[in-house]
Amino acid sequence: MTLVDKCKKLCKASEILATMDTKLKNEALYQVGLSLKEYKAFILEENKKDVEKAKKDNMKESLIDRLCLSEERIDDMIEGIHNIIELKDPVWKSNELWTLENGLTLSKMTVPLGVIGIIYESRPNVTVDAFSLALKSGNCILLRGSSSSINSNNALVYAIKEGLKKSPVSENVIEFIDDIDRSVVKEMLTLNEYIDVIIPRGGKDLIQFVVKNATVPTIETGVGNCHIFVDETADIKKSIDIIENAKVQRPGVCNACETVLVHKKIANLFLPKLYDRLIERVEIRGCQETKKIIPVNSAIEEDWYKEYLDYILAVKVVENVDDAIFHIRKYGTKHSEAILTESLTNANKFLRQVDAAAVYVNASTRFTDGGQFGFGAEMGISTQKIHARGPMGLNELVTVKYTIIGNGQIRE
Ligand SMILES: NC(=O)C1=CN([C@@H]2O[C@H](COP(=O)(O)OP(=O)(O)OC[C@H]3O[C@@H](n4cnc5c(N)ncnc54)[C@H](OP(=O)(O)O)[C@@H]3O)[C@@H](O)[C@H]2O)C=CC1
Ligand SMILES: N[C@@H](CCC(=O)OP(=O)(O)O)C(=O)O
Repeated sequence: MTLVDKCKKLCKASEILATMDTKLKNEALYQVGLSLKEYKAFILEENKKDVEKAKKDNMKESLIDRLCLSEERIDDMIEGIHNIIELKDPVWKSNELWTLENGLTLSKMTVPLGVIGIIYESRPNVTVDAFSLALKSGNCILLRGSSSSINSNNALVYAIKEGLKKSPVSENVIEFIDDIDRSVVKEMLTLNEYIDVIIPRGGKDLIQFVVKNATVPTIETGVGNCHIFVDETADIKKSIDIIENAKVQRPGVCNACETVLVHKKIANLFLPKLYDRLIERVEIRGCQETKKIIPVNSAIEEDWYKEYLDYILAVKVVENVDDAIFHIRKYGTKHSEAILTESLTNANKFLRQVDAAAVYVNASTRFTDGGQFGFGAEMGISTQKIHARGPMGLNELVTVKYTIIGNGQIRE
């Protein structure tokens, strides 16, 4: 089937899905959950093929981890679906209703976007997350996952469609691009007649390619060069635990910490402890001041810009909170930033002055995630400054429609 044929099917299905009852959409999600359970062994088998190929192609360990599925990870996807079932339907809601002097009653209602296209990284859970969020928000979805997860995604889409066949929702609400040639991505970007919004979820090259070539409106996700600033009043034990989590728990993801900034007044006490905790697992690259305190490799200017997605951490000693904010402004990607402090004044300053989608006080940047925020899953993490910023859940997948009820009014 051609891409345009797939899109035509989605458009047709979206006319029905857009106004479907919540109960029916939830029933469909439930059936998809059951189907994923039923096809678990098949999905794992197909995933194994992708992982073996990735190993042969020398994919980085942290990225293989992102691609790998396990029984537990499939259970997590199913749990995500159940969480989405429990969430409020975002469609046909209004917080704004008003009446004009001429008697016209206006309301701003939420409606689905229509057909959403998503291009995403080698992370098979996105297939299920994106589909589930789209369905609950009344949207059809066109999926283009990475070529390196083609077998996993094909299997997941098969299981989703089998689930839909047993439900009140058409299996045509989801289509998958199984052609791994990147030229199809380019074609997708100009199908304005069929696709309402495209979400590119991935690295800088993908985003630039999409922004340059798309005529369909897009919501960009973004790279995460995330920082943690250890203030002079930081609780040392808490700080070491947080940094370890933000760096090591899953280093291949966009919300992992890449640079730690340390207040000069706490550096002598703090850095040796950080070193002891991380050095067996993490390569530390430090500024000149850091190197006077702990025996690490040198960080060069380039390091401050790097999103390593690996067991590497850059460390810099800074003058104070203002200096930390200055550094983040210069090198950050406006994704997730954290301050570790016991000072309310500095916490407030950081929260107000750091320009990012998610700004934390005394917590790990790893929480920037739709599931963790209570959205069930996420469509991606927007680093744009449009209505959708940060993890995109159900409420970010609707637009609005004004309804105007009159009784014969005409404009003079
Ligand atoms: N903010 C967020 O929500 C997220 C951010 N990210 C960021 O993404 C990066 C990691 O993703 P990465 O593994 O590099 O994924 P990529 O950006 O390499 O790939 C993502 C998808 O885009 C496709 N693609 C990439 N470049 C092009 C291009 N020039 N033309 C057409 N298609 C293209 C890929 O296809 P194929 O693989 O088949 O070539 C894949 O399907 C990190 O920087 C991370 O921070 C990742 C996920 C979420
Ligand atoms: N929100 C996700 C991370 C976002 C994401 O998918 O990023 P990436 O692993 O870079 O593809 C999580 O916390 O696992």
